Amino acid sequence: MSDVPEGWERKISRSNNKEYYLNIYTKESQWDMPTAPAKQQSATVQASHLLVKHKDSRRPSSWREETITRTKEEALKILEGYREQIVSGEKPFAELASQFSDCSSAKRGGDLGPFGRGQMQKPFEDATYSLDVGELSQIVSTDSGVHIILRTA
Ligand SMILES: Cn1nc(-c2ccccc2)cc1C(=O)N[C@H](Cc1nc2ccccc2[nH]1)C(=O)O
Repeated sequence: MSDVPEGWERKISRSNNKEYYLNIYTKESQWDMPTAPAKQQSATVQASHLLVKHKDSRRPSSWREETITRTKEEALKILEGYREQIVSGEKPFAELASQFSDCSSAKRGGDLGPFGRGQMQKPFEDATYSLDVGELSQIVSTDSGVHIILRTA
């Protein structure tokens, strides 16, 4: 049986008994036989966020509030309060995000799913890629408003 390139493991899928290949570094899997050594860094990251919009946001409206009039300064104060509640362990991230985030991802506790470079606004992307998995960002500002980001993968 032909060997697999460095960093890959051949597995058998329990659902259809077919061979698949697992990247032992990133735990990502694929059906196709790899033709190169496994990448040691995943191309995508996953994160949840809590967004507080303000009157100068690109779209000053959300599922929570039809017309958002708070100033950026007020949004920052509000978000600092949420961040303190999370850091102190008083409230879980997902609870505050689902209740208060002005992003439609609030419905999933703020989870945005996996994304790669070039998909999100640059300040958000750079902040997420610089976090370790499980780390909570400082406040990040984008055209959408002000965010705190929890990297989850
Ligand atoms: C990028 N994105 N993903 C979702 C999403 C993901 C999963 C489930 C539901 C919605 C919503 C959005 C989105 O752009 N939402 C915007 C707000 C917003 N602006 C962002 C900028 C960067 C990252 C996330 C952001 N979310 C909105 O609702 O006005």
